[in-house]
Amino acid sequence: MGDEPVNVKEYQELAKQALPKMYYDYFAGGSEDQHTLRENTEAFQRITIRPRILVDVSKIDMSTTILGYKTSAPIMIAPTAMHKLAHPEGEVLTAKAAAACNVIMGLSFMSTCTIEEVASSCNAIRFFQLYVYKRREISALMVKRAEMNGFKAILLTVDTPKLGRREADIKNKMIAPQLKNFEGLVSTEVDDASEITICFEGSNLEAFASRIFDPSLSWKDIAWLKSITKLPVLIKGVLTREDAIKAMEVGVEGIIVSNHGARQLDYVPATIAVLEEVVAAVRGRIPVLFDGGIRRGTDIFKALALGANAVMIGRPVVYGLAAKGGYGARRVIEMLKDELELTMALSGCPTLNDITRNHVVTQIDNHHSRL
Ligand SMILES: Cc1cc2nc3c(=O)[nH]c(=O)nc-3n(C[C@H](O)[C@H](O)[C@H](O)COP(=O)(O)O)c2cc1C
Ligand SMILES: CC(C)CC(=O)C(=O)O
Repeated sequence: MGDEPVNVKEYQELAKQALPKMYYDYFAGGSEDQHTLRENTEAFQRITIRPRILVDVSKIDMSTTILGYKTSAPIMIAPTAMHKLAHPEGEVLTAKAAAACNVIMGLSFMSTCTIEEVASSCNAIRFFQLYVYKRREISALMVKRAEMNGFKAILLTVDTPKLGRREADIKNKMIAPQLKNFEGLVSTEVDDASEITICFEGSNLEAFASRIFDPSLSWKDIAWLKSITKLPVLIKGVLTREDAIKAMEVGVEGIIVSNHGARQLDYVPATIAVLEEVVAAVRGRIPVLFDGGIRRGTDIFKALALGANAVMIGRPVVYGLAAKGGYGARRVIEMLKDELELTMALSGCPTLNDITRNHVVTQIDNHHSRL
């Protein structure tokens, strides 16, 4: 048991050893200079915690609800694509890990297991992430399939009109497998030589996205999406107060502060640096979820203190899956839960409601206190 990883970073190391370089780089990488990728984790390190003492912390309660669904902790699995590149059983194992931990799973539109396979594998509560294709009827069909298979919400990703420039994938000539959800509808492989020539400089994924994704998607299309589903719609990829306000105006049921794990536009701020701006604009009217750079329970605590209702975890779950299959995915979530529980105990917060803005100090606070 000596080699049992004790934190997310060690799972990442194991994943790196376990995976072919092309796949590890795809999972771990960000776009262009990877400035935002570094910032997503480093910005957490610049926030400190103000613990309160002599509070009875003999019982810690991390349980909460997200859109009314019970969860053991304010932690969700973020939708990440193509889990079979991490483990042969793919998203089915991830869903089982979510069920075992009693947390909600976000399933990527670009999953390698089908919607039906994931739904029938276990009783995890699942939300479905949506990309909008130029052929809208394909996206509409996936929404229907998700709805029929008991998914509880749609997470509409809005930061990807085109794929960010991921230079490792370009160098590795990253290849995506055919995705079973789209069999007979869309080829997810680069399927003719002319396309390879046209997209010679890009990765296969970039070629795919530019052929298939609809870059004309805009605010007016939220009404279209709401007209084809009864499920609540959350917008994933909000980074400004302006867009948070617009999102509420068009009637979405929730906002996800996300920069896509720093894989889209480089030089956007770390998500933890803009969370408060969005939370202030939303003023509690709809839930605000958060993702990007969470590697420790203390990071989750900081996001909650700055106003997130819950957080989503992306890469760490994939690292767990790649390193040790379903057990690894489960352990990653459990470790983060355990770390959050300990953080709450050591900072005098027996419940999530006890975590307040006064429990953290950000760089902005430091700046103001010097004035
Ligand atoms: C390998 C990988 C694949 C991803 N695929 C998707 C996807 O298919 N749809 C989506 O909305 N977001 C996708 N994301 C973004 C995640 O949902 C999430 O925003 C991000 O991973 C959070 O940052 P973290 O990895 O630092 O936790 C992906 C991220 C990674 C790392
Ligand atoms: C296949 C990609 C479009 C999935 C994705 O969102 C990502 O790799 O970040």
